[in-house]
Amino acid sequence: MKCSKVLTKNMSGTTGGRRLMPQQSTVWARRQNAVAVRRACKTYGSKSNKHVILDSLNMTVPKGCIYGLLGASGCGKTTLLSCIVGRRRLNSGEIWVLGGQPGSRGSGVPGPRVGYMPQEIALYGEFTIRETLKYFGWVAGMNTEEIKTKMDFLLDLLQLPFPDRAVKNLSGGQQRRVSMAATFLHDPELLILDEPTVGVDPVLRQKIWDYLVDLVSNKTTTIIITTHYIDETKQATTIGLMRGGKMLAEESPTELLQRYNSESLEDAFLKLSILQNRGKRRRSSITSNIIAANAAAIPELQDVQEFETQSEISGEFGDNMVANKSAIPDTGTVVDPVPPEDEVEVTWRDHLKIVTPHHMKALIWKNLLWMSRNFGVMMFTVAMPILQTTFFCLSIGHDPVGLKLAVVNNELPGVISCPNNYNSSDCYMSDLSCRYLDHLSARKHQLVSYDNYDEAWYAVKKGWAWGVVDIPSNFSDFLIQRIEDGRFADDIALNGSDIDVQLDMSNQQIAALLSRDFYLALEAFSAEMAESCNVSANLLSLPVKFQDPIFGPRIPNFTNFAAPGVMLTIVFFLSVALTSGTMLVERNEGILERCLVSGITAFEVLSSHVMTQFVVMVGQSLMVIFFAVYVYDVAVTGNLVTALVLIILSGTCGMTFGFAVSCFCDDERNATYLALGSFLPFVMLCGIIWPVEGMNKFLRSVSYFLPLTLSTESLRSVLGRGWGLDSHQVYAGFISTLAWILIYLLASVLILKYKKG
Ligand SMILES: Nc1ncnc2c1ncn2[C@@H]1O[C@H](COP(=O)(O)OP(=O)(O)OP(=O)(O)O)[C@@H](O)[C@H]1O
Repeated sequence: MKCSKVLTKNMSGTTGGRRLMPQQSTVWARRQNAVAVRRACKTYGSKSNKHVILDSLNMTVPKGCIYGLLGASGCGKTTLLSCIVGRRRLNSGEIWVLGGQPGSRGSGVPGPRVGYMPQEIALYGEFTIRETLKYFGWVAGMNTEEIKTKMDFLLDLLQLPFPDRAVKNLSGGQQRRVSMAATFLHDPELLILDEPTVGVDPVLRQKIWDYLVDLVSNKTTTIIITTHYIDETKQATTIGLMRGGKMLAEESPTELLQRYNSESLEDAFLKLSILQNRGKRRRSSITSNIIAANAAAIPELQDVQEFETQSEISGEFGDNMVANKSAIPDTGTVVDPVPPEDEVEVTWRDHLKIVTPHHMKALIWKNLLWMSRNFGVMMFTVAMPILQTTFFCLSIGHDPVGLKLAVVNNELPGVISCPNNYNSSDCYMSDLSCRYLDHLSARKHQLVSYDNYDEAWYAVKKGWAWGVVDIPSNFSDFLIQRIEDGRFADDIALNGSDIDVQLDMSNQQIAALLSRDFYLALEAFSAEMAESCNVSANLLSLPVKFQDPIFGPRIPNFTNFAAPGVMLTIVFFLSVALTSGTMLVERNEGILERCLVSGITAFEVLSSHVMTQFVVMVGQSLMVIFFAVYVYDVAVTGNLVTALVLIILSGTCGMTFGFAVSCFCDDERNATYLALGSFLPFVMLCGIIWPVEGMNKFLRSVSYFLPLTLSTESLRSVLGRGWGLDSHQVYAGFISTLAWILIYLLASVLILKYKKG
């Protein structure tokens, strides 16, 4: 289904290449109204499956009136209101609010000139009534004293309970009234109330309506109200009847009843609906039919027919309504003209002003209060970095110990260690197999004796041991012969002095560790023999000498390799979880929308979260580094402050990533999928658990463009090599992290600003 084809003018004033210039008088008329909607078209869904919600809808809300917007559930009232407050964008058509188009400097939206009460409660459940009103008052620029005075009045008017009660402990109706109080608090020029009286008892409902009537009596306030209680709109100045994406009628309640010869508003609505169902798409035609049907009975309706015909010709139903002015009782009050939009002066100071101090004060106070009220979140915040660092340091990277080796000692059957009276400093020339085995078991492996090779092999095959160690029967003799004969040693001596090792290589880490330990045991055995027999150690060692390492310990461990990346990942993803969670609570409960309508900018919301969560994240970074370095002995050769700054930057990057995720995703489930879904790719592709040098060539190039790759390398260089900011490996990590922070922040602001339905 498509929006009805009408000659529409887009924002630039062109129609299919033809430029239409709206008449000066028409534009002027629109600006004099509190709200004017012209040929509004709004669809949801994809191109192939369009769901038309607003279908060339016109609406005119004159200043100083109560406009009751009526229509069946799902007819698009909320959609229309959110387009009016600038939270959704029309597919085509125009909206003018308080003299300008929503979002432009000349309009009242977003800003304190508008008070918006959304259909959802849109309040922080953890806050008390007092705190809630204080927050919305500060957002609107009121001082605490003004808030207190107005709060006392509203508590009484709306019959709210003790103001120190938490919002979440109030009934649904009470919560709705707190939401209403927050909207009334700063006396906005335009009040937009989406079903404010749901769940409110009839006596209080009447009291609220009396207050609304009182508010508009001086003509400075305009109210748009949607309700399902048609009866209560009798007190509205104008009623707009919406159906099928169109405005069927916009009249005063008494005129509606008279004009459509009805006893109740329901009846009038029913008649209009029946006619609309017959396929009469133009409002004027519908009305003409009603009039024709009733003309005989009600002669006055002839005038209406005339009026409708005029509307048809002009196509500007709303503006004619104002010209007609029949719907608005003339109280004699002169309405101040709103300055035309293009006359609003924008100075260079306006461009520089990126945050408003009272907005920031309210937002930061609210964030801190929210965090202090959410004990679970605080515990999560404090405990998670400690737990995760502990789990990592205690479980990852340490050498496996107690690995079983099936030993077949043919030289000394059944012997896997030297006897107690064996003195390793004596120059023995026999029973050397036990000497080597002692060095092997010193590497914390468990040697198990087997009688023959077949049994030992079977044990490995069954997974009872990691490898077979097969020592030939005359091992010592042949070994001595091999050393003494040197290059003249024959094959019998050479083969007879070889210890055969057959490993289960299915586990790369264990196989590599055992291979290393066989070599280290041999090195230690040779050195000991050389020393005890007073020969040069070089004679018995390989002609490749590993001197003291330039960086790192002689025997590096995986913990030290992985720790930098893991520390960054912990802080990064905890920040992602915290920020995306907080932002989604705000978004999903409509609180963010409400704040944005009240004039708070997306940038201010994000900045306030950056400021408050930054404090938490610095604490987390300190804890991670303290536990890793001081409790679990992760090796540090470089400057800890440089390391800390890099970890904090990564946390900030995680925060901004969290913002982007929460802005991009519409619900918590998608955000969780995205955040969790990005965790493993980051860990795998950013060189955290394996060097990027071993990666697929293409992925390796991709990896350098990910937020944790260069920072991990950088932190590794700081901690493991002691390099400083003058090294390009180190500063590259800082630059890349800063760049990602900017990218995510920009993406979040843009999504928040432009992602409207
Ligand atoms: N984001 C969205 N995506 C797709 N469809 C939507 C979206 N928001 C609303 N709709 C649909 O648009 C239609 C109008 O919804 P809307 O909330 O504006 O109605 P309403 O008149 O305010 O209803 P109610 O009186 O029950 O609040 C409904 O069919 C709804 O399902």
